[in-house]
Order: sequence, then structure tokens, then C-alpha cells
Amino acid sequence: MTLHAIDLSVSRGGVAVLEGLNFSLSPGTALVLRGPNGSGKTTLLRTVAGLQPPLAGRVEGGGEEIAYAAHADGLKAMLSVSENLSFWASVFGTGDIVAALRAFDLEALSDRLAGTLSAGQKRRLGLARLMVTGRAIWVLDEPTVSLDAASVELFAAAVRTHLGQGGSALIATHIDLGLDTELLDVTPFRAVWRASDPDEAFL
Ligand SMILES: Nc1ncnc2c1ncn2[C@@H]1O[C@H](COP(=O)(O)OP(=O)(O)OP(=O)(O)O)[C@@H](O)[C@H]1O
Repeated sequence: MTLHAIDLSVSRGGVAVLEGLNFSLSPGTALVLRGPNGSGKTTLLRTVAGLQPPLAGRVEGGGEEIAYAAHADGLKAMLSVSENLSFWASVFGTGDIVAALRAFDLEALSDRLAGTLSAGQKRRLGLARLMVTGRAIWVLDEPTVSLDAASVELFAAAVRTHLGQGGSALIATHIDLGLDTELLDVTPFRAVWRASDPDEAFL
């Protein structure tokens, strides 16, 4: 399923952040978002994932096919690594957690409580969760934060496999993942602050 952003404008706290975005994300492809801090990448991802409505325009073709991974890992601290993955597998109606454990080198940690993991290990578990969702469109916000170089490689390999299986990924990241991706710099789409009409101010 191809995701389309059409004349999309997004806002935060009622203020326009990005305006006039148009892009498509086809099966088997990844699109990397670039832009300085505060430019609106998270806001765009949240809108694409359906967590907030667009200010204008629309997103088509995502819906139930989207798996969103935000800055926070959303783990259950008092469940083990494998229990966390099994929980998400049951929520999404998928079965196999073995491939996800293996892909993110979590097998040796499978019985550890998630709350006792290091930051990078938590992030690996948060990303492994994507694999058990069974969803085709991964929407990822700074997925490599806290990851060491080897773990970044594991993540890049997981994305490569996902794309090879016909999935797609929209990723905000400041680092080069070594993947064959298209880049979208959001900078030219930053909303222009508009002063209100002077007449209006004096009404
Ligand atoms: N809850 C909020 N209320 C009001 N403004 C917000 C809120 N959250 C973020 N913003 C503002 O919205 C703008 C876009 O923020 P956003 O988090 O989308 O940027 P970003 O490109 O993801 O930044 P970074 O690279 O630092 O993660 C920023 O100016 C930010 O200060």
C-alpha cells in the first residue's frame, strides 16, 4: 500500500509548523526526513501516524498499516523482554517473536525485566516491537538514539529486510543509516509566521 501526503500542513499547539508537503512512500522504499531541531519532523510523523489531525491537506493509504515508534520506547517495565514482545504480538495478532529477538540481538536478554535494561537495550526492544506488529509502514522518530554502532547496523539490517518484504519506512534521523533511501529536507516547508491583518488588530 502506498502512503500519500497531499498538500499536507501540520501544526503544534495550534501553530502551523510545516506547510504544503507532498510526498509518497511506496512498498519497498524508505524516505528519510531531514531538518534542523524544531523544524517539525516529529509533528509531521505524528500527523502521518494519525496521532493528530492535519492542519490542512490529507494523508492517504496509511491507516491501520502504520506502526509508529516515537522517542519513548513504550515498554512495560515489569514484563520481561520476551513478555513485552509476546504482549505486542498478541495485540497485533501476530505470533512469532523469535525473529524479532534475533534481529535485535535480544536472545540473551529475553528473560530480563525491561525496566532493568540499559537505554540502548531498551531502544533495541522498542524497535524489535515493530517486527511483531506485522504492519507494513514503519513511521520512526529518531530510531537510533542511544544505539551503538553495532546496534545501528542491526536496525539498518531490520529495515532492509522489511523493505525487501514489501514494507516501507518513513524515518526522521540525523544519521546516515547506510540504506538506499530518498531524502526529504523539511526546511523549505517551514511555515511562515504571518502577522494578523493590521485592520483586524484594531477592531
Ligand atoms: N506540545 C507543544 N506545544 C507547542 N509547541 C510545540 C509542542 N511540541 C513541539 N512544539 C514546537 O513545534 C515545533 C516543531 O517541533 P518538532 O518536535 O516537530 O520538531 P523536530 O523537527 O522533530 O525537532 P527535533 O529534531 O529537535 O526532534 C518546534 O518549534 C517545537 O518547539
